[in-house]
Amino acid sequence: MDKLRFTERLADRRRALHQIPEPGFQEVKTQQFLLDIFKQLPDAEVHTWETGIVVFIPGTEGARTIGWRSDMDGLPITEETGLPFASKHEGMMHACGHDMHMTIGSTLVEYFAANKPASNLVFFFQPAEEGPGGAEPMLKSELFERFRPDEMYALHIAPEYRAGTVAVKPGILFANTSELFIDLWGKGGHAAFPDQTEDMVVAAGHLVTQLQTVVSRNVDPLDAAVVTIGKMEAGTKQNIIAGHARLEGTIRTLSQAAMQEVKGRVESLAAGIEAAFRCRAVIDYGANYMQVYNDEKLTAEFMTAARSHEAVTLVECGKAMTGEDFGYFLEEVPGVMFWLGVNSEHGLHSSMLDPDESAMEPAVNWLISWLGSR
Ligand SMILES: CC(=O)N[C@@H](CCC[C@H](N)C(=O)O)C(=O)O
Repeated sequence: MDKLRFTERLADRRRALHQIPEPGFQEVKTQQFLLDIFKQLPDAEVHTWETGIVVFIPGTEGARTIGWRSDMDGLPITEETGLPFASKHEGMMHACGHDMHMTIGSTLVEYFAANKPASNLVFFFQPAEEGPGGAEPMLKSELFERFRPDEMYALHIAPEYRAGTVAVKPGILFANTSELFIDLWGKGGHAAFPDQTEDMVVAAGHLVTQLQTVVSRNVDPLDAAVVTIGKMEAGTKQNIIAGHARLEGTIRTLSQAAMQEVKGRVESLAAGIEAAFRCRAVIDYGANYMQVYNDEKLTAEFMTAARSHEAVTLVECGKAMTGEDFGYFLEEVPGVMFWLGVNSEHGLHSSMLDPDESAMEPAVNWLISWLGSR
């Protein structure tokens, strides 16, 4: 297969998508942007699902179907890159690389619509990866059943690797995740009469501190887990004792058993806070994602092929505590997810993330070769 050179086109498309980040299940402009590209294509069957898209390209032989997934949503982050193509949607940013994922995915669609592979290809443009999770409902859709792939692949950008690096491992790549929302309700009141109130700022402070002991004291030190509180809200004014506080966070584990254990400890600590601070604690686990587990046999084949492909540099990586609802696809269909190096000083979910766009061309060339040969 000839090596394709189209860095500028890829950058233009990525920059256009970068300017219109939208929350999960609200990717309306993003969906339209992609549909406008796909409607030009010969022989590509294009379907919409919620704010997502499914594109089916029949192969010349069509005995098997190979799937590719790109996620579509942005994050509630105010961009601070100062780039000329920075987000035009206030308070929203593609800070997790989904603009690059969609650019690579849509370019593959264009390529394969014009250069038919032997196997059928199905491309899933999936909403809401950052939450509340689009993969699980998409898997239950009639479209997934109709085009059910035999194998499935996806990538995620990785700021810590040089542009064009493909980093992968067999087995578990990403963690099980659970969102964590805790509301504390007590009796607020006048700042001057603390004895007549139950202060939810103090209760929340204690709970945040106690939550730090779950990983350090309750999880097997040879296992791994994360409990992060990323957001905390309480009170209305400096001289009013807060009657409500809310903690928002996430739990990450490498097994479902550890997830249950961590949740049990969170519940015990919250019950302790209720008793100690005479308040009510309400826990909501929000969206839960299945671990990303790479099929051993397919990963071995993928790594052998990538190692000898001139466009990319292969690295065997370790597991990470990131979450990805692509894990649900891999529970249904064997496949592989990999990291694509994009060499950014600032990491994922940073308002300064500035991935190297030159990583997209080798990725597309590698995937034309890999997907086209399955
Ligand atoms: C790749 C990545 O950054 N994924 C997200 C997935 C979020 C899952 C869910 N909303 C949660 O926070 O638990 C991540 O934060 O790892």
